[in-house]
Amino acid sequence: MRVGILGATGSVGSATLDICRRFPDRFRVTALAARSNGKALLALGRELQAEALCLTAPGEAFSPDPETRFYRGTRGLLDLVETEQVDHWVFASSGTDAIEALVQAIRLDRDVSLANKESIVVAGPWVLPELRRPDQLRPVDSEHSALWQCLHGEPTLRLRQLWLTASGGPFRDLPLDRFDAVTPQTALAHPVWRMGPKITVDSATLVNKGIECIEAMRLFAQPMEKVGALIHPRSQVHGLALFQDGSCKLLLSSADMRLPAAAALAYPDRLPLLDQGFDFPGPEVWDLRFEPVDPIRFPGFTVACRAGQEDGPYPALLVGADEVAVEAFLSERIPFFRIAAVLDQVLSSYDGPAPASLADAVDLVEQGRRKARSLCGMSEEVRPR
Ligand SMILES: NC(=O)C1=CN([C@@H]2O[C@H](COP(=O)(O)OP(=O)(O)OC[C@H]3O[C@@H](n4cnc5c(N)ncnc54)[C@H](OP(=O)(O)O)[C@@H]3O)[C@@H](O)[C@H]2O)C=CC1
Ligand SMILES: CC(=O)[C@@H](O)[C@H](O)COP(=O)(O)O
Ligand SMILES: [Mn+2]
Repeated sequence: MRVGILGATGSVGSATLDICRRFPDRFRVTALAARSNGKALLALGRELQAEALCLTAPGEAFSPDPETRFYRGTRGLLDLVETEQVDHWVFASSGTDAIEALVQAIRLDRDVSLANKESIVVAGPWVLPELRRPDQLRPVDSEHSALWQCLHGEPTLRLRQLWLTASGGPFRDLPLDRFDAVTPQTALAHPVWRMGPKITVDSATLVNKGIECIEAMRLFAQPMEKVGALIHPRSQVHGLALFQDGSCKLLLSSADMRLPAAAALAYPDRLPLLDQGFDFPGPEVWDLRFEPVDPIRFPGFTVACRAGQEDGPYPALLVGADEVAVEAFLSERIPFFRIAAVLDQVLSSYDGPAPASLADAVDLVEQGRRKARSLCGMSEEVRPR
Protein backbone atom coordinates (compact mmCIF):
# COMPACT_ATOMS: atom_id res chain seq x y z
CA MET A 1 0.00 0.00 0.00
CA ARG A 2 1.32 3.44 -0.93
CA VAL A 3 1.08 5.80 2.04
CA GLY A 4 1.30 9.60 2.19
CA ILE A 5 1.76 11.46 5.47
CA LEU A 6 0.92 15.12 6.08
CA GLY A 7 2.65 16.34 9.24
CA ALA A 8 5.41 13.74 8.82
CA THR A 9 7.90 15.63 11.01
CA GLY A 10 5.57 15.92 14.00
CA SER A 11 4.65 13.72 16.92
CA VAL A 12 1.81 11.74 15.28
CA GLY A 13 3.71 11.71 11.98
CA SER A 14 6.66 10.05 13.75
CA ALA A 15 4.37 7.47 15.40
CA THR A 16 2.87 6.65 11.99
CA LEU A 17 6.30 6.38 10.38
CA ASP A 18 7.43 4.01 13.10
CA ILE A 19 4.60 1.65 12.15
CA CYS A 20 5.35 1.94 8.43
CA ARG A 21 9.05 1.20 8.97
CA ARG A 22 8.20 -1.96 10.94
CA PHE A 23 6.06 -3.37 8.13
CA PRO A 24 7.85 -2.43 4.90
CA ASP A 25 6.09 -5.21 2.98
CA ARG A 26 2.72 -3.63 3.72
CA PHE A 27 3.41 0.09 3.75
CA ARG A 28 5.56 2.06 1.32
CA VAL A 29 5.70 5.75 2.21
CA THR A 30 5.80 7.66 -1.06
CA ALA A 31 4.67 11.20 -0.14
CA LEU A 32 5.51 13.39 2.84
CA ALA A 33 4.47 16.90 3.86
CA ALA A 34 5.41 19.32 6.63
CA ARG A 35 5.26 23.03 7.20
CA SER A 36 8.79 24.45 7.37
CA ASN A 37 11.15 21.80 8.72
CA GLY A 38 12.86 21.14 5.40
CA LYS A 39 15.90 19.51 6.95
CA ALA A 40 13.87 16.79 8.71
CA LEU A 41 11.58 16.33 5.70
CA LEU A 42 14.52 15.91 3.32
CA ALA A 43 16.12 13.37 5.64
CA LEU A 44 12.86 11.39 5.82
CA GLY A 45 12.40 11.62 2.07
CA ARG A 46 15.89 10.22 1.44
CA GLU A 47 15.56 7.48 4.04
CA LEU A 48 12.19 6.31 2.70
CA GLN A 49 12.96 7.04 -0.94
CA ALA A 50 9.79 9.10 -1.12
CA GLU A 51 8.69 10.25 -4.55
CA ALA A 52 7.12 13.53 -3.46
CA LEU A 53 7.65 16.11 -0.73
CA CYS A 54 5.66 19.19 0.22
CA LEU A 55 6.50 22.13 2.47
CA THR A 56 3.82 24.73 3.03
CA ALA A 57 6.32 27.33 4.30
CA PRO A 58 9.78 26.39 2.98
CA GLY A 59 12.64 28.62 4.02
CA GLU A 60 14.59 30.42 1.33
CA ALA A 61 17.54 28.08 1.74
CA PHE A 62 15.49 24.95 1.15
CA SER A 63 16.48 22.99 -1.92
CA PRO A 64 14.74 19.69 -2.70
CA ASP A 65 16.52 16.75 -4.30
CA PRO A 66 16.07 16.96 -8.10
CA GLU A 67 14.68 13.41 -8.38
CA THR A 68 11.84 14.22 -5.94
CA ARG A 69 8.62 15.95 -6.99
CA PHE A 70 8.31 19.01 -4.78
CA TYR A 71 5.14 20.93 -3.86
CA ARG A 72 5.11 24.22 -1.96
CA GLY A 73 2.64 26.40 -0.11
CA THR A 74 -0.78 25.60 1.33
CA ARG A 75 -1.95 25.06 -2.25
CA GLY A 76 0.86 22.48 -2.49
CA LEU A 77 -0.97 20.21 -0.03
CA LEU A 78 -3.96 20.10 -2.35
CA ASP A 79 -1.77 19.56 -5.43
CA LEU A 80 0.11 16.78 -3.63
CA VAL A 81 -3.10 14.91 -2.81
CA GLU A 82 -4.57 15.51 -6.27
CA THR A 83 -1.46 14.41 -8.16
CA GLU A 84 0.28 11.67 -6.22
CA GLN A 85 -0.93 8.08 -6.59
CA VAL A 86 -1.30 7.29 -2.91
CA ASP A 87 -3.69 4.63 -1.55
CA HIS A 88 -3.87 5.90 2.02
CA TRP A 89 -3.32 9.44 3.26
CA VAL A 90 -2.54 10.14 6.92
CA PHE A 91 -3.59 13.61 8.06
CA ALA A 92 -1.26 14.30 10.99
CA SER A 93 -0.51 17.98 10.45
CA SER A 94 -1.61 20.55 13.03
CA GLY A 95 -3.94 23.48 12.28
CA THR A 96 -6.48 23.94 9.53
CA ASP A 97 -4.42 24.23 6.33
CA ALA A 98 -5.06 20.65 5.20
CA ILE A 99 -8.88 20.85 5.13
CA GLU A 100 -9.15 21.17 1.34
CA ALA A 101 -6.61 18.38 0.84
CA LEU A 102 -8.68 16.19 3.16
CA VAL A 103 -11.82 16.81 1.14
CA GLN A 104 -9.91 16.01 -2.05
CA ALA A 105 -8.45 12.77 -0.68
CA ILE A 106 -11.98 11.64 0.23
CA ARG A 107 -13.41 12.63 -3.17
CA LEU A 108 -10.65 10.65 -4.86
CA ASP A 109 -11.83 7.62 -2.84
CA ARG A 110 -8.53 7.26 -0.98
CA ASP A 111 -8.41 5.74 2.49
CA VAL A 112 -7.83 8.42 5.10
CA SER A 113 -6.38 8.17 8.60
CA LEU A 114 -7.28 11.33 10.49
CA ALA A 115 -5.35 12.58 13.53
CA ASN A 116 -5.96 16.25 12.80
CA LYS A 117 -9.00 17.17 14.88
CA GLU A 118 -9.27 20.81 13.82
CA SER A 119 -10.46 19.89 10.32
CA ILE A 120 -13.44 17.87 11.54
CA VAL A 121 -14.39 20.36 14.24
CA VAL A 122 -14.30 23.25 11.75
CA ALA A 123 -15.48 21.55 8.58
CA GLY A 124 -17.10 18.23 9.55
CA PRO A 125 -20.50 19.21 8.10
CA TRP A 126 -18.86 19.62 4.66
CA VAL A 127 -16.14 16.96 4.89
CA LEU A 128 -18.11 13.99 6.21
CA PRO A 129 -20.90 13.97 3.59
CA GLU A 130 -18.16 13.49 0.97
CA LEU A 131 -17.27 10.04 2.33
CA ARG A 132 -17.75 7.35 -0.31
CA ARG A 133 -17.97 4.28 1.90
CA PRO A 134 -18.00 3.13 5.57
CA ASP A 135 -14.60 3.22 7.25
CA GLN A 136 -13.01 5.21 4.43
CA LEU A 137 -12.07 7.64 7.21
CA ARG A 138 -10.36 6.09 10.23
CA PRO A 139 -9.92 8.21 13.36
CA VAL A 140 -6.40 8.31 14.82
CA ASP A 141 -7.01 10.66 17.75
CA SER A 142 -6.67 8.06 20.53
CA GLU A 143 -10.15 8.47 22.08
CA HIS A 144 -11.88 8.49 18.70
CA SER A 145 -9.91 5.49 17.53
CA ALA A 146 -11.06 3.73 20.71
CA LEU A 147 -14.71 4.64 20.10
CA TRP A 148 -14.48 3.77 16.41
CA GLN A 149 -13.21 0.33 17.43
CA CYS A 150 -15.94 -0.04 20.12
CA LEU A 151 -18.66 0.89 17.63
CA HIS A 152 -17.71 -1.55 14.89
CA GLY A 153 -20.78 -3.57 13.98
CA GLU A 154 -22.99 -1.72 16.47
CA PRO A 155 -26.22 0.00 15.44
CA THR A 156 -25.59 3.54 16.62
CA LEU A 157 -29.33 3.99 17.23
CA ARG A 158 -28.87 1.72 20.23
CA LEU A 159 -26.14 3.92 21.67
CA ARG A 160 -26.89 5.77 24.92
CA GLN A 161 -23.65 7.56 25.76
CA LEU A 162 -20.07 8.01 24.63
CA TRP A 163 -17.29 9.01 27.01
CA LEU A 164 -13.81 10.14 26.15
CA THR A 165 -11.17 9.88 28.82
CA ALA A 166 -8.92 12.79 29.81
CA SER A 167 -5.66 12.43 31.70
CA GLY A 168 -6.36 15.73 33.48
CA GLY A 169 -3.00 17.06 32.29
CA PRO A 170 -0.24 18.43 34.52
CA PHE A 171 -2.56 20.56 36.67
CA ARG A 172 -5.11 17.94 37.67
CA ASP A 173 -4.11 18.24 41.35
CA LEU A 174 -2.64 21.75 41.40
CA PRO A 175 -4.15 23.86 44.22
CA LEU A 176 -6.49 26.37 42.60
CA ASP A 177 -4.64 29.33 44.14
CA ARG A 178 -1.47 28.31 42.26
CA PHE A 179 -2.87 28.57 38.73
CA ASP A 180 -1.51 32.10 38.33
CA ALA A 181 2.02 30.70 38.69
CA VAL A 182 1.66 28.28 35.77
CA THR A 183 4.43 28.71 33.18
CA PRO A 184 4.73 27.43 29.61
CA GLN A 185 7.36 24.99 30.84
CA THR A 186 5.03 23.44 33.44
CA ALA A 187 2.08 23.40 31.00
CA LEU A 188 4.21 21.57 28.43
CA ALA A 189 5.10 18.79 30.88
CA HIS A 190 2.26 16.38 30.06
CA PRO A 191 2.11 13.50 32.56
CA VAL A 192 1.40 10.80 29.94
CA TRP A 193 1.75 11.77 26.29
CA ARG A 194 4.62 13.36 24.31
CA MET A 195 2.84 15.59 21.80
CA GLY A 196 3.28 18.86 19.92
CA PRO A 197 3.11 22.08 21.99
CA LYS A 198 -0.37 23.25 20.91
CA ILE A 199 -2.22 20.07 21.86
CA THR A 200 -0.13 19.72 25.04
CA VAL A 201 -1.32 23.11 26.30
CA ASP A 202 -4.87 22.17 25.23
CA SER A 203 -4.57 19.06 27.40
CA ALA A 204 -3.58 21.22 30.37
CA THR A 205 -6.63 23.49 29.96
CA LEU A 206 -8.84 20.54 28.89
CA VAL A 207 -9.85 22.57 25.86
CA ASN A 208 -8.47 19.54 23.99
CA LYS A 209 -11.16 17.40 25.57
CA GLY A 210 -13.91 19.88 24.69
CA ILE A 211 -12.63 19.99 21.10
CA GLU A 212 -12.55 16.19 21.13
CA CYS A 213 -16.18 16.02 22.31
CA ILE A 214 -17.11 18.12 19.25
CA GLU A 215 -14.94 15.84 17.10
CA ALA A 216 -16.83 12.80 18.48
CA MET A 217 -20.21 14.48 17.99
CA ARG A 218 -19.33 14.93 14.31
CA LEU A 219 -17.52 11.64 13.61
CA PHE A 220 -20.16 9.45 15.27
CA ALA A 221 -23.17 11.62 14.37
CA GLN A 222 -24.35 11.99 17.98
CA PRO A 223 -25.89 14.95 19.77
CA MET A 224 -23.47 16.71 22.09
CA GLU A 225 -25.59 15.59 25.11
CA LYS A 226 -24.56 12.02 24.40
CA VAL A 227 -20.83 12.79 24.41
CA GLY A 228 -18.99 13.30 27.69
CA ALA A 229 -15.53 13.24 29.21
CA LEU A 230 -14.16 11.51 32.30
CA ILE A 231 -10.90 12.17 34.09
CA HIS A 232 -8.80 9.01 34.06
CA PRO A 233 -5.22 9.86 35.05
CA ARG A 234 -3.63 6.56 33.99
CA SER A 235 -4.81 6.88 30.35
CA GLN A 236 -5.31 3.11 30.10
CA VAL A 237 -8.91 3.35 28.89
CA HIS A 238 -9.34 5.75 25.97
CA GLY A 239 -13.06 5.64 25.17
CA LEU A 240 -16.28 4.04 26.45
CA ALA A 241 -19.56 3.35 24.62
CA LEU A 242 -22.72 2.55 26.61
CA PHE A 243 -25.61 0.81 24.81
CA GLN A 244 -29.30 0.79 25.68
CA ASP A 245 -29.17 -2.75 27.10
CA GLY A 246 -26.79 -1.56 29.83
CA SER A 247 -23.64 -3.03 28.26
CA CYS A 248 -20.63 -0.78 28.01
CA LYS A 249 -17.67 -1.41 25.70
CA LEU A 250 -14.38 0.24 26.45
CA LEU A 251 -10.99 0.14 24.78
CA LEU A 252 -7.95 -0.34 26.98
CA SER A 253 -4.38 -0.15 25.71
CA SER A 254 -1.08 1.45 26.54
CA ALA A 255 -0.87 5.19 25.92
CA ASP A 256 1.05 5.02 22.66
CA MET A 257 -0.05 6.82 19.49
CA ARG A 258 1.49 4.07 17.37
CA LEU A 259 -1.49 1.88 18.31
CA PRO A 260 -4.27 4.05 16.85
CA ALA A 261 -2.04 4.78 13.85
CA ALA A 262 -1.60 1.04 13.30
CA ALA A 263 -5.32 0.30 13.77
CA ALA A 264 -6.17 2.91 11.13
CA LEU A 265 -3.49 1.91 8.62
CA ALA A 266 -4.09 -1.84 8.83
CA TYR A 267 -7.91 -1.85 9.14
CA PRO A 268 -9.64 -4.32 8.96
CA ASP A 269 -6.50 -6.29 9.81
CA ARG A 270 -4.55 -6.06 13.10
CA LEU A 271 -0.77 -5.75 13.09
CA PRO A 272 1.22 -8.14 15.36
CA LEU A 273 2.65 -5.38 17.54
CA LEU A 274 2.84 -7.53 20.67
CA ASP A 275 5.32 -9.77 18.83
CA GLN A 276 7.48 -6.68 18.36
CA GLY A 277 7.71 -5.95 22.09
CA PHE A 278 4.84 -3.47 22.35
CA ASP A 279 3.50 -3.12 25.88
CA PHE A 280 0.02 -4.11 27.08
CA PRO A 281 -1.00 -3.09 30.60
CA GLY A 282 -2.12 -6.45 32.05
CA PRO A 283 -5.21 -6.92 34.25
CA GLU A 284 -3.10 -6.76 37.43
CA VAL A 285 -2.42 -3.05 36.76
CA TRP A 286 -5.82 -2.06 35.34
CA ASP A 287 -7.19 1.01 37.01
CA LEU A 288 -10.86 1.57 36.13
CA ARG A 289 -11.42 4.69 38.18
CA PHE A 290 -13.01 7.69 36.47
CA GLU A 291 -13.96 11.11 37.81
CA PRO A 292 -16.12 13.90 36.45
CA VAL A 293 -14.42 16.99 35.02
CA ASP A 294 -14.29 19.83 37.59
CA PRO A 295 -15.64 22.96 35.82
CA ILE A 296 -13.92 25.31 38.30
CA ARG A 297 -10.50 23.82 37.60
CA PHE A 298 -11.11 23.46 33.85
CA PRO A 299 -13.29 26.36 32.62
CA GLY A 300 -11.87 25.90 29.10
CA PHE A 301 -13.60 22.53 28.89
CA THR A 302 -16.99 24.14 29.61
CA VAL A 303 -16.41 26.89 27.05
CA ALA A 304 -15.35 24.39 24.36
CA CYS A 305 -18.34 22.10 25.06
CA ARG A 306 -20.68 25.07 24.83
CA ALA A 307 -19.28 25.79 21.36
CA GLY A 308 -20.23 22.24 20.41
CA GLN A 309 -23.70 22.44 21.94
CA GLU A 310 -24.47 25.68 20.14
CA ASP A 311 -22.62 24.51 17.01
CA GLY A 312 -23.17 26.83 13.98
CA PRO A 313 -20.27 29.30 13.90
CA TYR A 314 -18.89 28.46 17.34
CA PRO A 315 -16.66 25.41 16.75
CA ALA A 316 -14.74 27.21 13.97
CA LEU A 317 -14.42 30.38 16.06
CA LEU A 318 -13.19 28.26 18.97
CA VAL A 319 -10.49 26.60 16.87
CA GLY A 320 -9.17 29.92 15.55
CA ALA A 321 -9.31 31.66 18.94
CA ASP A 322 -7.65 28.77 20.74
CA GLU A 323 -4.77 28.63 18.26
CA VAL A 324 -3.99 32.27 19.06
CA ALA A 325 -4.67 32.08 22.81
CA VAL A 326 -2.29 29.13 23.19
CA GLU A 327 0.38 30.93 21.18
CA ALA A 328 -0.14 34.04 23.34
CA PHE A 329 0.33 31.95 26.48
CA LEU A 330 3.42 30.18 25.13
CA SER A 331 4.99 33.51 24.20
CA GLU A 332 4.09 34.83 27.68
CA ARG A 333 1.69 37.52 26.49
CA ILE A 334 -1.18 36.16 28.60
CA PRO A 335 -1.25 34.04 31.75
CA PHE A 336 -2.51 30.45 31.59
CA PHE A 337 -5.88 31.16 33.23
CA ARG A 338 -6.65 33.83 30.58
CA ILE A 339 -6.85 31.21 27.81
CA ALA A 340 -10.38 30.11 28.76
CA ALA A 341 -11.45 33.73 29.27
CA VAL A 342 -10.21 34.70 25.78
CA LEU A 343 -12.14 31.81 24.23
CA ASP A 344 -15.26 32.77 26.17
CA GLN A 345 -14.98 36.40 25.04
CA VAL A 346 -14.45 35.47 21.39
CA LEU A 347 -17.50 33.18 21.35
CA SER A 348 -19.74 35.54 23.35
CA SER A 349 -18.96 38.57 21.22
CA TYR A 350 -19.79 36.94 17.87
CA ASP A 351 -23.11 38.08 16.45
CA GLY A 352 -22.83 37.01 12.80
CA PRO A 353 -24.37 34.13 10.88
CA ALA A 354 -23.59 30.42 10.96
CA PRO A 355 -21.40 29.18 8.11
CA ALA A 356 -23.26 28.17 4.95
CA SER A 357 -20.24 26.68 3.18
CA LEU A 358 -16.81 25.25 3.79
CA ALA A 359 -15.30 28.59 2.78
CA ASP A 360 -17.47 30.35 5.40
CA ALA A 361 -16.31 27.90 8.07
CA VAL A 362 -12.64 28.49 7.19
CA ASP A 363 -13.28 32.23 7.26
CA LEU A 364 -14.75 31.92 10.76
CA VAL A 365 -11.49 30.34 11.96
CA GLU A 366 -9.73 33.49 10.77
CA GLN A 367 -12.33 35.68 12.49
CA GLY A 368 -11.72 33.75 15.72
CA ARG A 369 -7.98 34.29 15.36
CA ARG A 370 -8.40 38.00 14.66
CA LYS A 371 -10.63 38.62 17.67
CA ALA A 372 -8.34 36.60 19.95
CA ARG A 373 -5.28 38.51 18.68
CA SER A 374 -6.88 41.79 19.61
CA LEU A 375 -7.86 40.45 23.06
CA CYS A 376 -4.30 39.20 23.62
CA GLY A 377 -2.66 42.41 22.41
CA MET A 378 -1.01 40.67 19.46
CA SER A 379 -0.45 42.42 16.18
CA GLU A 380 -1.53 40.84 12.87
CA GLU A 381 2.14 40.11 12.11
CA VAL A 382 2.51 37.72 15.07
CA ARG A 383 1.00 34.70 13.41
CA PRO A 384 0.76 31.44 15.30
CA ARG A 385 2.28 28.35 13.66
N1 LIG B 1 0.50 14.32 19.27
C1 LIG B 1 -0.49 13.48 19.56
O1 LIG B 1 -0.29 12.49 20.28
C2 LIG B 1 -1.86 13.72 19.02
C3 LIG B 1 -2.12 14.72 18.09
N2 LIG B 1 -3.36 14.87 17.55
C4 LIG B 1 -3.59 15.88 16.52
O2 LIG B 1 -2.70 15.61 15.44
C5 LIG B 1 -2.25 16.83 14.85
C6 LIG B 1 -0.74 16.90 14.94
O3 LIG B 1 -0.37 16.95 16.29
P1 LIG B 1 1.15 16.77 16.75
O4 LIG B 1 1.77 15.64 15.98
O5 LIG B 1 1.15 16.69 18.21
O6 LIG B 1 1.78 18.13 16.27
P2 LIG B 1 3.32 18.53 16.12
O7 LIG B 1 3.43 19.95 16.48
O8 LIG B 1 4.21 17.54 16.79
O9 LIG B 1 3.57 18.35 14.56
C7 LIG B 1 2.84 19.08 13.62
C8 LIG B 1 3.18 18.58 12.24
O10 LIG B 1 2.34 19.23 11.29
C9 LIG B 1 3.18 19.95 10.37
N3 LIG B 1 2.45 21.13 9.96
C10 LIG B 1 2.06 22.17 10.74
N4 LIG B 1 1.40 23.08 10.00
C11 LIG B 1 1.37 22.58 8.75
C12 LIG B 1 0.87 23.06 7.53
N5 LIG B 1 0.25 24.24 7.43
N6 LIG B 1 1.03 22.29 6.41
C13 LIG B 1 1.66 21.09 6.47
N7 LIG B 1 2.16 20.59 7.60
C14 LIG B 1 2.03 21.33 8.71
C15 LIG B 1 4.46 20.21 11.11
O11 LIG B 1 5.53 20.50 10.21
P3 LIG B 1 6.88 21.25 10.72
O12 LIG B 1 7.65 20.22 11.51
O13 LIG B 1 7.58 21.66 9.48
O14 LIG B 1 6.43 22.41 11.56
C16 LIG B 1 4.62 18.87 11.81
O15 LIG B 1 5.04 17.90 10.90
C17 LIG B 1 -2.99 17.94 15.60
O16 LIG B 1 -4.17 18.23 14.92
C18 LIG B 1 -3.29 17.30 16.96
O17 LIG B 1 -4.41 17.87 17.58
C19 LIG B 1 -4.40 14.05 17.90
C20 LIG B 1 -4.19 13.08 18.83
C21 LIG B 1 -2.93 12.85 19.48
C1 LIG C 1 -3.06 11.15 22.64
C2 LIG C 1 -4.29 11.91 22.41
O1 LIG C 1 -5.21 11.44 21.79
C3 LIG C 1 -4.40 13.26 22.95
O2 LIG C 1 -5.42 13.99 22.33
C4 LIG C 1 -4.68 13.06 24.41
O3 LIG C 1 -6.06 12.95 24.53
C5 LIG C 1 -4.12 14.14 25.23
O4 LIG C 1 -4.22 13.80 26.53
P1 LIG C 1 -5.36 14.34 27.49
O5 LIG C 1 -6.16 13.15 27.87
O6 LIG C 1 -4.57 14.93 28.61
O7 LIG C 1 -6.16 15.35 26.72
MN1 LIG D 1 -6.98 12.65 21.94
